[in-house]
Amino acid sequence: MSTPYHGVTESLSEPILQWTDLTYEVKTKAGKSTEWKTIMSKGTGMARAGETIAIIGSSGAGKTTLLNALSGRIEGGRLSGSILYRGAKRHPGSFKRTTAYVQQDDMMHPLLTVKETLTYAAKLRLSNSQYTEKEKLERVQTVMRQLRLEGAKDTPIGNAQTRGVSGGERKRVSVGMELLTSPSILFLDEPTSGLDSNSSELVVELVKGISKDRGIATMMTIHQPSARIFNLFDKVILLSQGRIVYFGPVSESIQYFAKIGHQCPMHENPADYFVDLMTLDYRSDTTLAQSKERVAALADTFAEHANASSGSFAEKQSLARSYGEQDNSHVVTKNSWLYEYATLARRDWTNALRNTPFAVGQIMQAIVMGVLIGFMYFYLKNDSLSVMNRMGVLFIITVNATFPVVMPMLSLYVEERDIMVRERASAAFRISSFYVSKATVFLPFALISNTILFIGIYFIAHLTFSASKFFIALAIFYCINMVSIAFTLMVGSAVESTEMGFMIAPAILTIQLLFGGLFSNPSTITPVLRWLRWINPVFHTFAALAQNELGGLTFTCPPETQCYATGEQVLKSYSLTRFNTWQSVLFLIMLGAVNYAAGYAFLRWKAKPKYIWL
Ligand SMILES: Nc1ncnc2c1ncn2[C@@H]1O[C@H](COP(=O)(O)OP(=O)(O)OP(=O)(O)O)[C@@H](O)[C@H]1O
Repeated sequence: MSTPYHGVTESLSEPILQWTDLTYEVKTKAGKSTEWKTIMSKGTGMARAGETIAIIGSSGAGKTTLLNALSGRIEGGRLSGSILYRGAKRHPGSFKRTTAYVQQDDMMHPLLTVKETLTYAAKLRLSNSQYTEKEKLERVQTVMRQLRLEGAKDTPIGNAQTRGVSGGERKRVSVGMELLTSPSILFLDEPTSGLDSNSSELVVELVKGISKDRGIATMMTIHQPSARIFNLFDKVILLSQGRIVYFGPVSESIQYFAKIGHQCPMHENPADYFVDLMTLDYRSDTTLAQSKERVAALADTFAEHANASSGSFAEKQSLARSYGEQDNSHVVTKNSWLYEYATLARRDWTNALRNTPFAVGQIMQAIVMGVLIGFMYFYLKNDSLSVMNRMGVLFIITVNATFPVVMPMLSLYVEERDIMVRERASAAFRISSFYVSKATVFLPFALISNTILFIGIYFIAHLTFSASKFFIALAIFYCINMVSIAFTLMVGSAVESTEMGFMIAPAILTIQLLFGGLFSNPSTITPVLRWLRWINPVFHTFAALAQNELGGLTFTCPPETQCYATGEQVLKSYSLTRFNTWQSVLFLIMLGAVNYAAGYAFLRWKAKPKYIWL
């Protein structure tokens, strides 16, 4: 049985998504005034279960805009018209959970293998109330089989630095991650971009097969597909200048264009022919005017044609409602916070341990710096000459828990944050579980390497050999490490990119060092800036370490010279007695907590969808 729609015949499978008069405008600057520019105009259409629809047009035609509007990913501007999901208005939460979107650039963890990537995705996205662990793994196997990934299952995803799977396999993993759940609609943004024709064809062919088998409505944007790929699609939306020039079965497209006076030559790829027809010709004013006229005529003709052959859209809507479910509340139960956290932490550990340059680099740096600094201050004596060296070594210990901790972790964090924001788009897990997992995986890494460094310096330089002083110093040192991790998470959550983080973090850390208590005496700093020490972790660490080390020490003074006789005198002259050791430790804990909390708030803000919904 078939029904006419937009002048074409089609089978009556379940309508999943319908859109009417979809118009999108953005504000643009024209001289001094701003005006609204129409990016997409009165787009109308419908996607049914099991069909694969291609959105084709030349660059700037509005393909991504249409895909984003339909998938609920439009940011900024003005979106009007109506979109119905299973015959009813969309509910952002359930729409997100029951549909899937494959981005153009595949952002995945480069060091995980194909199987691990899919397994973690299955664990995080599939609800424990609906699937056992065994069933989740079976789903991964099925998806790997359907997407022909079994041969590459143990290959890492890879990136520019690490060799990994091929471009086509990578794209299929991205698709696979989305197909682990049972989406009713699959959106793909340029899934074939950057792939050779064979890989492109395989991606489209597999996606089409799975969509048909599972009854998924699939929509993808695609740039000038080959004739073979073009013929794989069930339907095509041809877009030009934000207007629909044709929407209907691929099999009827040539006939339709021939009927309106544009016969596709025998051996030409129809997709190329249509795109050429729809592309504006900028070679001269005359060619531009002519091509604009042609495109407007094509769009007007199709609008008339669609109206004449399919009746009012209200009819289609009521038809769709009779097939679709009335309510949109496909409730997907979230997994417990602890389960999410444990899964993410395991994934983070695997990633961190496989990141050899990072893991080995941290340990090697700790050993080299520990020995080097230790010998620089080798075997401090209790004479007055050792005072300057003692202050120096304590400050360097402090510095080693700032830059060397923050900088390598910052780039790792920003990279993973961006992957997380993507994963969150399909409501895969909570932000808090991601954040706590990062904090708890980064901290031991910093502590293990910095403990090596600390022990090296402490014993080679011969700081006070007393168990209580050693362990108090270590505890203070752990506190500044904790603050540095929190600072990394805060900056990493707030900045747009790693580059921006690499500008902001060193600037703040340098200020902290300048006001850290060694380079200038806190009591002589202008009152306008003196308050900075209250919120300066470097100052509190240095002051606490100095009080712990120097408290109770006495120095031998050569006869007839003036020098410090006791550690207390040193602390006083350096103005490091404003807070006692425990007050400084308390400040460090508070600063760590504030940084953690601010980082979490920034991350929530960053991951918060700013999309316009219809
Ligand atoms: N927020 C915006 N502000 C200004 N112009 C915009 C905005 N969003 C989209 N556009 C413009 O709208 C047009 C359509 O953009 P869109 O990204 O949808 O095109 P596309 O067909 O996907 O192109 P491509 O194939 O090159 O990615 C382009 O000319 C683009 O520059």
